[in-house]
Amino acid sequence: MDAVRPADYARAMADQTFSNVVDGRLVPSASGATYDVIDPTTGAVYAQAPMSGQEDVDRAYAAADRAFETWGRTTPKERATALLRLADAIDARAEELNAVECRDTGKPLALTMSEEMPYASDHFRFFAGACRVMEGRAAGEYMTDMTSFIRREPIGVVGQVTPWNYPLLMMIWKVAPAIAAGNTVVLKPSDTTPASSTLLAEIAQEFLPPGVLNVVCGDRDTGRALVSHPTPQMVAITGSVRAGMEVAGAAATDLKRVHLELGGKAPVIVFDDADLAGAATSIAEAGLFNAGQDCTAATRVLVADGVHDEFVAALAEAAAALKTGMPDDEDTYYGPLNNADQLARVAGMVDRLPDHAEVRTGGTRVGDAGYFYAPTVLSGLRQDDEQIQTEIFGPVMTVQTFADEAEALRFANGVQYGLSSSVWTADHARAMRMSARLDFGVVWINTHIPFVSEMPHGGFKHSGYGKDLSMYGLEDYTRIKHVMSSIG
Ligand SMILES: NCCCC=O
Repeated sequence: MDAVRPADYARAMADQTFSNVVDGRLVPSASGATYDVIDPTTGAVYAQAPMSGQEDVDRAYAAADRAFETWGRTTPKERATALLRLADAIDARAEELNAVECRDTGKPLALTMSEEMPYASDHFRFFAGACRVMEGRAAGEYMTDMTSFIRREPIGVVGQVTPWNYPLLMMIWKVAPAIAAGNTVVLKPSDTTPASSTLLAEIAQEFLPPGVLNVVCGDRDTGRALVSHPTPQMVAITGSVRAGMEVAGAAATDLKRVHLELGGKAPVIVFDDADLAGAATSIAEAGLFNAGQDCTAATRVLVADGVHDEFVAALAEAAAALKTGMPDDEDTYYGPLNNADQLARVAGMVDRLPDHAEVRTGGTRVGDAGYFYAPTVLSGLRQDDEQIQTEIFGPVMTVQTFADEAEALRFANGVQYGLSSSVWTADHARAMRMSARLDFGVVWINTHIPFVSEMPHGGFKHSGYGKDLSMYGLEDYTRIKHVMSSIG
């Protein structure tokens, strides 16, 4: 089969240097310091990014603060117009954005183009429309001779930190509602994946006034400077539970609003009346998409004990059929893990498998260059095992058994996370019973992993609080003010 190698991907293969985007300009870090960006398909350095320090963060927040003076007073129509034009530019440059994203992450070009890129412009279009129809409760006379009404206002300057698993989409999940609501933003992308974030910010400058969207690259210290800075009224992060707790702790010292989308450990509950063959295929795809580096990945399968053996065999077969490989190979379903530490983490989880558990397929690194790991299915694990309790964030699915609905719920809910879940059954009433009792912010029925702009994404428990996407996500970036007027 011929390899797919669009011209944009070839161009993105060249060594390059990324820039911060501050106050409408592409700039290096104030100190001139840079760091190496690694190609996860080879482990070799392929680019340089600015290593931003306190001065860069100060400058970015100063720009955002200035910009808020005018952006915060624009009409929804004006903001919508800018975001719709940005969405059109994203569509026009989708091949380029896709190539840059795949170069930076090792994602497969074809699948990323079909499964991720369409959402990039759609999210902006959704929030462009949504900001024009935000709601408050009714205005009225709640006291004689007084009229009360609600103003929904932007919060101000917002600091945002985004992860490496979906660098472009997670940036858009954060910046689109924030900017649509009239806020201004300083965002730090993950240090391992700055490419698409800096490119999107660069593209956006044509449509947004200077300072509305600023991006500063850097490491954890840059992130700490960003979230502990006195200027932002709100900080939002998609990342690990550890990072979320650190951000919440830093924000608590001056009572910033916090928005956290953190880890997950999605239970995937398969009852004996489900379409087992279809479920095995769909669950393998939802568990291995993006190398399982997805906080909603179908990673923790719970299957009715009567159909366990049949289902595990089908799942292992379906998983083994999904190939890991290079971005431009048409057979590739998922690429490498993001970095060497993540490869070590995933491999460690499998290497430490307890004696009562079993590797049904995979369990090995693939090749000796880059960070590729085989599609892996583990069975025989118990509820308190590390592999069940801790997010793996790799191409690894575990399978446990359950006796009845009550035990399925106890296992499903018996983790620190509460982001997403799914139920696979032909029994509608059972699916409804399970949906009501699953302690997760998303419940899918006979599917797993799709998302849409109109519906909220966000978790409970240690998966964080606040919603991305949807009108709820937009409202999270607003504040409510009561105005009361004497009319007597
Ligand atoms: N499926 C989208 C998940 C976002 C965070 O990982």
